[in-house]
Amino acid sequence: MEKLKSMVPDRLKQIVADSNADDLHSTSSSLLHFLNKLSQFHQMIRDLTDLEASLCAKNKDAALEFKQKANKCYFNGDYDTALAFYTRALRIAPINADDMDKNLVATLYLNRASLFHKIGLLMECVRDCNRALQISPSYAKAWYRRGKANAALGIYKDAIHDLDVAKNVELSLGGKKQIENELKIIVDQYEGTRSVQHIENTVRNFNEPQQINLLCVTDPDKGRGMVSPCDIPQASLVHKEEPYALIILKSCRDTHCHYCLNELPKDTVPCISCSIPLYCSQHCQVQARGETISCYRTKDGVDDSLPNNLKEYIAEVTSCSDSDPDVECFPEHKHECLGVHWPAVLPSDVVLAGRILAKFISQKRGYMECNLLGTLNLSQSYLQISPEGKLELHIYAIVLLICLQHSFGTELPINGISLSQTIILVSQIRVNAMAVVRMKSTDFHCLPDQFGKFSNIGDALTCSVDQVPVGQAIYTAGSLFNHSCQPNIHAYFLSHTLFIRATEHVAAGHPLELSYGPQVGQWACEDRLNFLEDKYSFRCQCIGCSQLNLSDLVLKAFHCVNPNCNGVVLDHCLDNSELNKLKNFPGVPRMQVLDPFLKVDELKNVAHLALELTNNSFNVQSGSCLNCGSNCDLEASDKARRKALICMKRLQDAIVSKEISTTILSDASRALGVLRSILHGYNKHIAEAEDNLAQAFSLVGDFRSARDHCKASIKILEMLYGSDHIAVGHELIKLSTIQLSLGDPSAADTINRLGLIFLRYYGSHADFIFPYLQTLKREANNLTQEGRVT
Ligand SMILES: C[S@@+](CC[C@H](N)C(=O)[O-])C[C@H]1O[C@@H](n2cnc3c(N)ncnc32)[C@H](O)[C@@H]1O
Repeated sequence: MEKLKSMVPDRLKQIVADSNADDLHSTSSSLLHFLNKLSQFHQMIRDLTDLEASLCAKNKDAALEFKQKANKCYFNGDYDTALAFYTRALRIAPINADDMDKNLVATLYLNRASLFHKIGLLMECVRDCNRALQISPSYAKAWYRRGKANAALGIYKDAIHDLDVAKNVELSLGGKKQIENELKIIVDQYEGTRSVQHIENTVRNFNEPQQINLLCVTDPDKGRGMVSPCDIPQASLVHKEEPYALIILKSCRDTHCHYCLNELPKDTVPCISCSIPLYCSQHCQVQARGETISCYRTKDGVDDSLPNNLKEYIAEVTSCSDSDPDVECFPEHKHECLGVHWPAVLPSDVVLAGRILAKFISQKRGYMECNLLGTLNLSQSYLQISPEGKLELHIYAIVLLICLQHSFGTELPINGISLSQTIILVSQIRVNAMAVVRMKSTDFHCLPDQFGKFSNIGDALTCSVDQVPVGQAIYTAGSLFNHSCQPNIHAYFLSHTLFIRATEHVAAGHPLELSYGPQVGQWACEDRLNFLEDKYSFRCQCIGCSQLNLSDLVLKAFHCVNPNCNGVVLDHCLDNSELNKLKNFPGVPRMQVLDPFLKVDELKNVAHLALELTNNSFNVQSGSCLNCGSNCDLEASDKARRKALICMKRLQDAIVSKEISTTILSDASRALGVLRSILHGYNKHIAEAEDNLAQAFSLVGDFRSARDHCKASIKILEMLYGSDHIAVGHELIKLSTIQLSLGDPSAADTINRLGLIFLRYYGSHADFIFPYLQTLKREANNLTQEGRVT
């Protein structure tokens, strides 16, 4: 891309740089005309679309090689590597390639099933047997393996049927005899009445009704936005939507399902036509691709002479009723699996644009007649894009359309109209696409099982939860919600469904605004403004960025040098945003004492009242205390802060490597003392230092100190975010696990409190998204019971 950009003559670059949305027809045509003359451009297109050289074409020889390696590892007892090789082989094995006696894919599923059986993953084993049987219904070994796994699961009725079929379809006499012996043993064991189990991974249906019909209104500063015609109680579901189009992030291709974006199980299912996507189940495979593996059944049909009950059983096990009738089944990925690899190379917003275009064409609207942009009706900010960015957009649009033409031919013309629409579409995606996120709760292996205690308490503290982006999607109605750094709604995802919930009571007609990322309490105002301008090309006009609030004042502030004053001394970097906010206040202020023990709402009131009531004599500038006017030597304080933060960084590294020496710990404790003495009591650095020390003390087994530091960190977060904010909830998880480890009965209160916060943000889905909440509640309950007994 860089090379191509550099080859564009300056005159053409300038035309593109000066272009607005109405000129794109001619600028894109001129650029296409120029690029078409470049051999490098044609080489690049060939590389992106060449079937032979592509990364994602199926390859029988390579699959056989992986299969051999897998078999070798399996027999040597290296099961992890064997699993990885079987999965790689499955990913690239063409579905209709023969392998000795059966279809290669069916053989690979069976081999992987045997491996799962060996390592005790019985459900995975049965699911892989099902997949082998859907391709090859008379595959005796697959029936036999299924029967053994079902017997081990205690599903005897199915196990007997499985072995019965296996015996009937097995060709060799010796084999039949062996199966008959196994069957006898299982019949003896049979006591239950359980019948065919549908244990294919399925997507859970979250049917919480959405009761509110929102209205779209226009705001002079923010454009269109959403409001409710009626009051909305806290925690109500205000919006639910399936994506118009969605892609998985490149970093998650091997770890998350390419359709629902959930974490992949061990028995992943590959795409039938290409080697890129992995799915968590056949359900997702079908929804994404629109085909089932049973379309590729081998010709060796089921023996007609089998008894009817067995024929029915075979039909039941090998049927694919996986497609979800409630969800529109658009084969999202289909146009990408023709052996080309541009989707793996182009940036994700360009690939997402490709999916949207493909959806339009597949819906037979006829590209030329369709008003793609009008139908999506998304906002765009082409004018705000940098000259360099405009040139990139032009080139990407041209490359994307040429790549798509390999799948759609003349259905997708490449001309000024289609190019200008594609350029605007990508620019719309940049400001309207949502990052689909998942809660990362992998650390929770450290939580005790239902009978366990927090014996390894150091680990308990690693129970932190983070949001990780896994996909990018366009939600057409969802994109009408504006941003606020002090949001009143919260967005989250189950599978790829978007849910939006009110986190506070919202009055009728009041804007419903979510955070596009930054929030008050998390980042200083200036940083939030810069981020939103860089990423979404708008100057934030939310209440948090335009009106004074305590968090923004104190987040990066220094302590007043006067020991009797709790006033705020603003840092240099707050000059632009906070000083402007202060100066814009009518009747600039002498701020009253900011007592660190006041509640955050009271503090806000103090600040607001003080600003309105006092005279104009106050000198608002960085370095002088907003309360008493004393001057602070910012340079010296800044130097001391940097030194202390270097010590804290050492501690963080030690926490990651879990090697915490007493020197590092005592240096960090001293550094915290320095930070406390020079920074304002609610400065974010102190909260982070307290949190780091809590983790470190926990790792070395000093849980009392860990608890104190964790509580101190929570106290600051409450001031910065408000006491019911989800950021406080996440810190409460840590506190509760420390308290449980100490046998501290106040754990029950902490867990109740965090339960209420999670309910506010996730409603009825809280327990599903945070399954460990139940474990924590149970532990707290046990602790209370024990307390009563002793
Ligand atoms: C996802 S769209 C939201 C809907 C949009 N207002 C519309 O009319 O379609 C994002 C765009 O809305 C505007 N916007 C959203 N939040 C804003 C805010 N806090 N301040 C100013 N503009 C905002 C910006 O133009 C931004 O690029």
